[in-house]
Amino acid sequence: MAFTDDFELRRIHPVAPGEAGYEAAMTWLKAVSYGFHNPGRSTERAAEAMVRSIADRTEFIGVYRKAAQPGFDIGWPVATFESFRKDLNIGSGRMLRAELISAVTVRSDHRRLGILRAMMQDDLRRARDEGIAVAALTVSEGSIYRRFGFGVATQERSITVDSSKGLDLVRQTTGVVRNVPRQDLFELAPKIFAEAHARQPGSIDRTESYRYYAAGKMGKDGEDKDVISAVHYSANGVPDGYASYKYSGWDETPRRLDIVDLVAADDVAYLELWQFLGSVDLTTRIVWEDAPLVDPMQWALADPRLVESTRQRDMIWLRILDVRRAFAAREYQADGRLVIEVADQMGLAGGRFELEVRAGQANVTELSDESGASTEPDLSLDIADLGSVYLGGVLPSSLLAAGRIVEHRAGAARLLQLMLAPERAVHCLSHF
Ligand SMILES: CC(=O)SCCNC(=O)CCNC(=O)[C@H](O)C(C)(C)COP(=O)(O)OP(=O)(O)OC[C@H]1O[C@@H](n2cnc3c(N)ncnc32)[C@H](O)[C@@H]1OP(=O)(O)O
Repeated sequence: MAFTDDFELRRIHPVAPGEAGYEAAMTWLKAVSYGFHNPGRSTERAAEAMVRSIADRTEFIGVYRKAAQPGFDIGWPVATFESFRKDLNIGSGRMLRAELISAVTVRSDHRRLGILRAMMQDDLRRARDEGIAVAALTVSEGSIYRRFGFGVATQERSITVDSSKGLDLVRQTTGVVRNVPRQDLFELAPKIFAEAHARQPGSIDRTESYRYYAAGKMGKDGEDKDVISAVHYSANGVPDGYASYKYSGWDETPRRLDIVDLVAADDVAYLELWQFLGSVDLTTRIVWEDAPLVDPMQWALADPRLVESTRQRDMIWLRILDVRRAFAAREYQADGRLVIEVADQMGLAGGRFELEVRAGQANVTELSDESGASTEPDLSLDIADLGSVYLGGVLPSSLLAAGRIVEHRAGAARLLQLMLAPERAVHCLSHF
């Protein structure tokens, strides 16, 4: 059974109640939960998700059966996929619009018919044709998305910090942290995040859902009354960081603070928030599931072994859709010239490219078949690996050692590495 014979792909827009298409969009939202093996999403929760999707300008993509079948509701999509566009910080404060993909599900009774491939092909091609130079996603399984040209570009880890004796950090305290009503973060969190996003290479602008998490509005039944919030104020009294967290409960051993969200507009606010979390009574551990791999907090501690790293994993997978645009947009830390041969199984962005960097700015030229043939490449790699090294979070030397980058001129991978070096450790603060 081929995808094209039996199914059709439709794009649906999230809309407000009463508007045309509301029922179809609600059904789509419930189908996403069903696809993630959670069939019980209530109408109320789906309606809340709709409000957030409207704010994020998300497009819902559904695959539907063309003909009715016994025991099957033809109004239900057999597969879901969503995409929306937000800015990716590509270093030096520069932003690049990215196609973000999420909510990918194919019903268990329709799997391995090429439905994911059809949705992915349609969306990536459309984004590329509309001038979007990169796409990004986070994955449920590591073995699926490389075939579509995505490579791991940022990583994260879970940490458990031993706060039984407080946290002894190098910095002198200059600001102050105050507990605030969690609802205050609904307005404040996006403002502080915007500042953090502007200075963090690898950061992707956040979906609406984060302000709901930070303000304790994403509990199973709506409100999450266990969320406790604190805001950092600078020496001038300006709010420049926040932490939302939950208490594990008296019966847990050891008693923990579980971080829901932690964002700071600058390094001082970040460290002082940690110092505050470490000072909270009746707790001896702080757990953060979404911690950066390279964390200034750990370097600021008198004893770095207080941080136990429990799970390191891939986070953002990046897919270059337009090599010329993506590489012209970046700033570079070293000058030089490289000819790069890029393979792309999907036929979206491959080719031979000349990257010439002077004074940190690149001139990127796609070499035509005629001119390319006479210009030998310095490096060859797959589009997925180009996505991995693009932000500077994965070193070309690692991919050279892994056999994923092939060097035709000695030192070419090292030059690419110097060119792409980020100004601070690459990290993405936002899942989607
Ligand atoms: C970005 C996100 O949203 S991540 C969340 C992903 N969703 C889930 O994990 C929910 C549960 N799983 C599913 O819904 C489905 O099984 C999906 C979406 C993972 C795959 O959908 P399908 O329609 O079965 O995939 P499709 O038939 O198009 O397969 C495309 C290719 O991926 C491969 N593939 C699909 N699923 C997997 C897998 N779990 N592991 C390894 N390879 C896979 C197929 O073999 C095929 O390879 P090929 O084209 O190179 O021969």
